Amino acid sequence: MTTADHTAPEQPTGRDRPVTVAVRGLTKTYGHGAAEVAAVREVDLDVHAGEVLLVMGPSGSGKTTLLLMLGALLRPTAGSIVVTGRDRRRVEIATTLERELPALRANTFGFIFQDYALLDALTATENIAVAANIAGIKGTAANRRARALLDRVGLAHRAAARPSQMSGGEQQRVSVARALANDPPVLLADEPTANLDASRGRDLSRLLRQLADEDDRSIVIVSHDNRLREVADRVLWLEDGRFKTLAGLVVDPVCRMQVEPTGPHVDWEGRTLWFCSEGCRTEFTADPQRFVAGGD
Ligand SMILES: Nc1ncnc2c1ncn2[C@@H]1O[C@H](COP(=O)(O)OP(=O)(O)OP(=O)(O)O)[C@@H](O)[C@H]1O
Repeated sequence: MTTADHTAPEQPTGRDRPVTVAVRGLTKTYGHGAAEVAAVREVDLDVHAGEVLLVMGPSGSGKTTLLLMLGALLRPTAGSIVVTGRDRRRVEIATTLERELPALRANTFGFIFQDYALLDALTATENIAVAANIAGIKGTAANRRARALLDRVGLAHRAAARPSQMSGGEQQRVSVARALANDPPVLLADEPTANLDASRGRDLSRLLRQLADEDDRSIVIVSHDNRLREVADRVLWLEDGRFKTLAGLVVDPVCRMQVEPTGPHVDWEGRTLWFCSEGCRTEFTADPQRFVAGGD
């Protein structure tokens, strides 16, 4: 496989928009001495307005660590992250004082999590209104905004439902609406489709694409889910805390992850199929037709 240095490989995005997030030399090291783990290593990255960027990579490659640093939820060990707000003001996150971080997050980022992270004591509207309150929108204006956002994600009719009364797809749409409460220039999503079935996962992917297009919002998604490729302008592959080029990678037919053609494999009907792990290989050999016929 072709390996690159720590710089995100430049792939054409078809977009010539301003840079919203500029990352340089971003590094995160956990622990010390023998327990030291270099989770993200000197990463450079530009994310453009209106761009959907998908970061993929094996488990433990640093995806969540990168996303947490981008969203000012985790301090980098080194490097810089400059975010341009809706008012065109540029803020360096890595050096922002701790006491200023909550306001920075509230004005700049919307977060979408794999497990939705909704409060079950509250209705869909109230979950979003609370986020609007944090962003400085109070009283009836917060409720109005919440209802408008529910409408936007196609859930106006579920305004009074609690999360436990909703499907996973509906809950994730509420969490997307909540992430929009502060009208952030940047949405950050950690495995947003992981708990959704195929069709709901696709619906959510398309919704994210639409939100990037209509509002000129930057969306950074970290995921293992190949369905998200359909809506991404760029796909970057993170491995051992660094971006690598995708050239030379192949798709594991079981988990659909991109893998190097160097590990577990089988020869099947005249071709070699590669897997991310022995587990995927075993699953494949037990029932090859299940994976080769009708795959995504
Ligand atoms: N709080 C922590 N303390 C120590 N090591 C950590 C911590 N968080 C993550 N790591 C380590 O940093 C590396 C990157 O972890 P990270 O969670 O960012 O990877 P990931 O690509 O998101 O993995 P996954 O796809 O499994 O979620 C891993 O080796 C992990 O064990």
